[in-house]
Amino acid sequence: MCIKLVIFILSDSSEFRDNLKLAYSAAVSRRQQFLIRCLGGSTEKKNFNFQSIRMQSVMSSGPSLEAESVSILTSIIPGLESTKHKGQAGKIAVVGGCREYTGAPYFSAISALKIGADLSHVFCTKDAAPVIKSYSPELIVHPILEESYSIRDDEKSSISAKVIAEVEKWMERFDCLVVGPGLGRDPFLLDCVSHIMKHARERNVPMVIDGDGLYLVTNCLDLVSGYPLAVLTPNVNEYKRLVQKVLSSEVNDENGTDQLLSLAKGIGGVTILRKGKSDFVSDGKTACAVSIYGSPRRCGGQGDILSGSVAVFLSWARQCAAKGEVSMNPTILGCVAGSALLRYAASMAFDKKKRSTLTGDIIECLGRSLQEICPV
Ligand SMILES: NC(=O)C1=CN([C@@H]2O[C@H](COP(=O)(O)OP(=O)(O)OC[C@H]3O[C@@H](n4cnc5c(N)ncnc54)[C@H](O)[C@@H]3O)[C@@H](O)[C@H]2O)[C@@H](O)CC1
Ligand SMILES: Nc1ncnc2c1ncn2[C@@H]1O[C@H](COP(=O)(O)OP(=O)(O)OP(=O)(O)O)[C@@H](O)[C@H]1O
Ligand SMILES: [Mg+2]
Repeated sequence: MCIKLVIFILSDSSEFRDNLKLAYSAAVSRRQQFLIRCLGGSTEKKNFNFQSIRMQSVMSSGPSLEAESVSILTSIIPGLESTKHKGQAGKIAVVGGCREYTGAPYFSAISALKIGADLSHVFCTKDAAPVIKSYSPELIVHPILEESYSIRDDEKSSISAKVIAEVEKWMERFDCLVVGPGLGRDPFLLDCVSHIMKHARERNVPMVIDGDGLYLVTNCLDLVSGYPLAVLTPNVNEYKRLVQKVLSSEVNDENGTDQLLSLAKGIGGVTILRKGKSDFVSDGKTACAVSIYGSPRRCGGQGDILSGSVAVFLSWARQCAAKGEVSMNPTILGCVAGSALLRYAASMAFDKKKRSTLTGDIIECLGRSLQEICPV
């Protein structure tokens, strides 16, 4: 991998790039451009982010992730070996999907499968389940959650116990939960989900918290506080709410790295992936950035792809850590790999679809992106 990276540093000259265009196929060329971007070099496509340099310079022990996101991806992706059985490449569960939102849990769960997980479950409301099932027969959909409107007050405690028992049955089988995509904000439903999170935590199941899961967690920080296997993936609004709640201040981009470090530390060492023009990742001890150029389209659902991706990569990184193959915090590795892959796939989809690029188009590019980054 080191040799390849050196080659691509050299390739950051226009003369060399011209030669590359002649010499390589479109797929190989795309991969090189990706690597150049990862190394902080410029390509005709744009877009070097200076903030990421600043961030790297203030990191004490963190790696230069702009240069290493590709090697992180390739080092944690497991081989496809004939000796393996179903499940070993990962079993992911998404807790989300309600009357309003059926796309978000689907995007998250299907992305996990397309990246290479073996099984992907969705725990959603009864209304959402047939819709999500109809998007894909690949997903295992559990129609178990309930919203207040569909139940009577006197049923609440028995239904709550049933929901928790049902999820608990499956819990040990999961390598990671994604909590929140399209979950909605119904108080009864969120209360059930907070119990599910407590059970996951007791069993040391990692959790990626996104969307309405972040709304829940921001209002009840104890759910994740001090849990090192929790990853929060806030967008701009979700981040603002977290900063206000935890640090009692406003978002300060002048000092963004320090604030992110303080936030992660303030929640007891959870890992935070702050999404935006660059994705910034911190576990309270170290901080890093992924600034690979993605796509200028901001269609809804890209964060959902990211949550499913981080869940898979985090599971794989934990497997590598258990074998002593990596030394960095697996939650950080999972975030960096998920962010890098999403951005690469978004860029590929945008090349093809331009203004009409939608989340489904990006999902369709996940497989080819992986193939170009880490061929099988
Ligand atoms: N197809 C679907 O089912 C989708 C459902 N989603 C779900 O929708 C629920 C709410 O998520 P939201 O992301 O809307 O919640 P937010 O609290 O982030 O957004 C609320 C409002 O802020 C605006 N906003 C979002 N990003 C912004 C930005 N970068 N700058 C300025 N304003 C911004 C949005 O347009 C929205 O009006 C979640 O459960 C989420 O998972 C989203 O994931 C998108 C796709
Ligand atoms: N301004 C930007 N420039 C480049 N990439 C961006 C920008 N904003 C977001 N992204 C990318 O899009 C991904 C999703 O971030 P976004 O802020 O859209 O999440 P979200 O609002 O939670 O999405 P969703 O609609 O799925 O809920 C991030 O990982 C990031 O890589
Ligand atoms: Mg979101």
